[in-house]
Amino acid sequence: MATATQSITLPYVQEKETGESLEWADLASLDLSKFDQPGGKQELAKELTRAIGEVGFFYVINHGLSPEDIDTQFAIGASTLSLTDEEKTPYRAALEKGDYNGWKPAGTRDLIPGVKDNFEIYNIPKFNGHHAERKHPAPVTQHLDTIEKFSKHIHDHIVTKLLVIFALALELDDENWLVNRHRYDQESGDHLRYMKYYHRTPEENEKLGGVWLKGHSDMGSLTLLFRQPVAALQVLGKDGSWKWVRPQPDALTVNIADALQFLTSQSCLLLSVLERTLDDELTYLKDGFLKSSIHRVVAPPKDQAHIDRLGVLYMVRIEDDIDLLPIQESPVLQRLGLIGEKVLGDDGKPVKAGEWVKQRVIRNLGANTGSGKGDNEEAEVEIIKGVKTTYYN
Ligand SMILES: O=C(O)CCC(=O)C(=O)O
Ligand SMILES: [Fe+2]
Repeated sequence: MATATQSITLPYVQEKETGESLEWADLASLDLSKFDQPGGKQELAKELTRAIGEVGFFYVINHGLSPEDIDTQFAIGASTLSLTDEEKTPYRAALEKGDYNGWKPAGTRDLIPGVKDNFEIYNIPKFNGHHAERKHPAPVTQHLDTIEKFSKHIHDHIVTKLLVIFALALELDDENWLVNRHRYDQESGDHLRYMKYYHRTPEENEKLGGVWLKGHSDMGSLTLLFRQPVAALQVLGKDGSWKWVRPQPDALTVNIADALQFLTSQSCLLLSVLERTLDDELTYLKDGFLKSSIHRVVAPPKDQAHIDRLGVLYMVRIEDDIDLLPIQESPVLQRLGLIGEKVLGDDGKPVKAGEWVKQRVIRNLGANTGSGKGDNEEAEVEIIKGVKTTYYN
């Protein structure tokens, strides 16, 4: 049994991939080794533009993190989450106040009446000096330097490049437009996440229709998923069908999240996502140039059904103080007619990135809203100032 003084076990042994043939999503791969070559980032921007026309998920290869770097994070995550609930309780996240850093226990939410969620999380905020006082359980404290190095590599060498590629895809004169709004030393909800889904009984899976985390969009700018051999993640395609996201051992899986959609769409998230499944190219474009991808987590295939599924993720968030309004300077958005109307809340003011994240944490991760329904039965939830978010079956 784990104890508070336990360290980590290396090498970390990853689960075996599924042998079942599933309907996998066909996703583009961006090769970051091209970034510094002449014309490389422009080429990547073209590839990204093609990729996002399909679905808001893509792979990133040659990201500069070795399999050992990533496995070390899995090992720290495994040790942290296998501490007893009693040991983790002092680090519980203040979800009810909209703070997502620290520990989210499993079972904080009803999925349907009588069946609770089965995932727990440990979130570690970015190392920008604002969170230096935060206490962590032993496996995190003992490896904090390694975690800091990992987090900073992600920001400096992966996120920064991706944000330049996005700015070029938006044809912005200033290729650092997005980088300058995602500064590491500023306040934003960027964090590294260890996440574990406990396997469920066939009876529970049947009650839930196999859905462990209902179709949703993420709150920030981008979500990075590290090596995940256990199939369970699915993405909603333009045609309204769910496809499995194939775990790639050497690639990061990246998805676009709410803030980038707010910055590149005319209509607010609710209006836009309702149209999401219409097979109409124009509607799809109006929906936003960058679409916050809709994805869900379902019970893994039979040969992986017994596994407690551990994940390592990095959530990229725009600075808290940024207004979530379409980027006026983008020629692409101008051509697509996506900058005309500003999305304002009920009070006539734009929604700020930090408020959006905070209210989504309170409403989506704190206690259930009190409608008496479980998360799997909610179709939409108002987040802030009349702006809502939608959930998908
Ligand atoms: O576990 C996964 O693969 C995805 C998790 C997810 O969608 C989330 O935490 O928002
Ligand atoms: Fe998600």
